[in-house]
Amino acid sequence: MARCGISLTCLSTVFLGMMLGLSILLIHSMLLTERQRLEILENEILDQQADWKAQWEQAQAAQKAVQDSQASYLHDELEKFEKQVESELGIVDGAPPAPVAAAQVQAQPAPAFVPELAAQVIAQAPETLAPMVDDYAAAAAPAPVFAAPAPAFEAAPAPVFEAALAPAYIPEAAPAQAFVPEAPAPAYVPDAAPAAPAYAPAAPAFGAVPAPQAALPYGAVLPVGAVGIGVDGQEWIFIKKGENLIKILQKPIYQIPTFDPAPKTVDQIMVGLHERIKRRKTMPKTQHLPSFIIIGVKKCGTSALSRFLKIHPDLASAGETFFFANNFKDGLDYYKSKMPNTTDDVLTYEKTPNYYRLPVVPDRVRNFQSQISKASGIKKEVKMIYITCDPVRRALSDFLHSRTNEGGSEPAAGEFEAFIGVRFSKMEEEMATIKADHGEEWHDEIYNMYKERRGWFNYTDPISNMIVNGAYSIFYKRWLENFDQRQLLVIDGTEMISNPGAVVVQTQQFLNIERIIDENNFIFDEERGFYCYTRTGDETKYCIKGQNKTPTKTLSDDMRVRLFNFFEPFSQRLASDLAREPFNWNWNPAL
Ligand SMILES: Nc1ncnc2c1ncn2[C@@H]1O[C@H](COP(=O)(O)OS(=O)(=O)O)[C@@H](OP(=O)(O)O)[C@H]1O
Repeated sequence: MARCGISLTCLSTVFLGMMLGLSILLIHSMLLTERQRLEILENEILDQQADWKAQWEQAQAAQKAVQDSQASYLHDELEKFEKQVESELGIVDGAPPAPVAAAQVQAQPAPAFVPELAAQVIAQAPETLAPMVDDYAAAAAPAPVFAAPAPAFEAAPAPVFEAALAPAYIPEAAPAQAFVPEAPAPAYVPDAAPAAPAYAPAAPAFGAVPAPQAALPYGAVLPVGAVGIGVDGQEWIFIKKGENLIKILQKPIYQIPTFDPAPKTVDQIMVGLHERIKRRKTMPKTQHLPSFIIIGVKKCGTSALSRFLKIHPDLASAGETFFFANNFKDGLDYYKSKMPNTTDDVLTYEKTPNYYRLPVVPDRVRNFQSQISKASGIKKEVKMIYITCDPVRRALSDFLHSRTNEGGSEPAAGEFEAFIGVRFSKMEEEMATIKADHGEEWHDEIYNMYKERRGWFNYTDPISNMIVNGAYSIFYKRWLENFDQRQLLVIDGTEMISNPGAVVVQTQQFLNIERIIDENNFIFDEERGFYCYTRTGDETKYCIKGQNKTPTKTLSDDMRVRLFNFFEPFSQRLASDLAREPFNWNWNPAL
């Protein structure tokens, strides 16, 4: 020992041993500190979540109380306002208006005339009221709104509904900050939430439940440095920081609300509408490129949704443009020329039901997004609405629609089965072969067929086309490759039939606009078999006028089951990609 004590080698060994021990201690303590830090962070997140949940529950209770008392009040208030507008226009209780002396008209201040409101009033009795209002416009002081042909008149909603749109919701209003595409989606950035302005009071009128689509799918990777929370179904929760999974919890956790939990009262809504009307009277109107697009699916209720949204004062529809499908090469000026004239604070949208399935369209929309971002110097995010529905019903509806649209009479029972029969049998066989050859990868193989426009997707065969259009997961994948999931809202179109109010509420939430239309605004029409729009507290129905009466749907049991089996794997795949419950698509015309 004594000799070892003086040996240099021994000294070095002892020293190195000590250093190693110290290093281990140091690393251990660093790891402990890091673990504590992560635990603190996680607890903070959980606390914050609990707070949000409590706020959300409070908001829900308050909202319910307000809603219970507001329906009739809202109706009265809106009627009062209508009367005020009518009196400004010289219209008394819907009776043909008394002639207005030119001198009197001249004397009136120009802003008293609101062309958009006038359009709504005219829509109720176009023949008697339009000439009078035209006279008034001609006699009025040269208010700028009349300098050019007032677009609001062209856009009068008469063709949309059998009756005029409810004046209550008419106008043309929208809070300037209603749509903030460039804002980061707060749902994905929980650690930024406590202080983020996105949570400051300013959001939708009624606290809304965060859409499940906004949740991150299991396995999502967040940008380095971000902390996120995702739900897979109802139970699996994970929290990630950068690339590192911190913890997987197995208890429900509430997603961060992206709304102001304080609900607005009817008075606040009314004041908001009045203010918008006034403000917009002084604002110039121009054409704006769309902020969101209804991309399909054909025959899943795209028209109904588009028309219901058109009632919202903060939205303006350009109808169907087919721009990204047919006219992309004509450029953005052409696209803009298809848009309605609106003030800056209104969101424009268009719907083209076949966008969803054309492989070139997502890429073009992304290109469009880059162009508008570049032009404005701000990162813009276009939003897309994808309405899916029972694919069996959809295929039949597509067939019936094309038949009656081609001027044919309503097809007899069995015609659909005969039309698709041979080709569909072949598709069933091909599907079985793909599954046998590719196993778990069957979806990828069909996706490749789609990207390369092979087989069912070469779009020269109308039968496979009609069927494969219901393979929604294939098309959705393409959109997801081009856009962040938060930019896409997937709606179950069968709900457009059973509960359109819920769908419109969900859509307003997705668009981050005030919740003005809800379940109270829909009333079932037995004869049509569809819900129609109605004003709050009113029984009048405003139904959607179809181009054709919906033909009767009949389908043999055998074909129904075969089609269901063909579509079901795609439907399940879509549900799993969206981290939601399976779709309840088991339509049966006999029930
Ligand atoms: N409220 C309401 N009123 C009328 N129609 C409604 C409504 N909600 C959903 N639907 C369903 O919409 C189907 C037509 O879908 P689209 O508008 O997407 O068709 S199209 O692609 O624009 O031709 C249409 O299909 P058919 O039933 O075959 O006519 C309806 O099922």
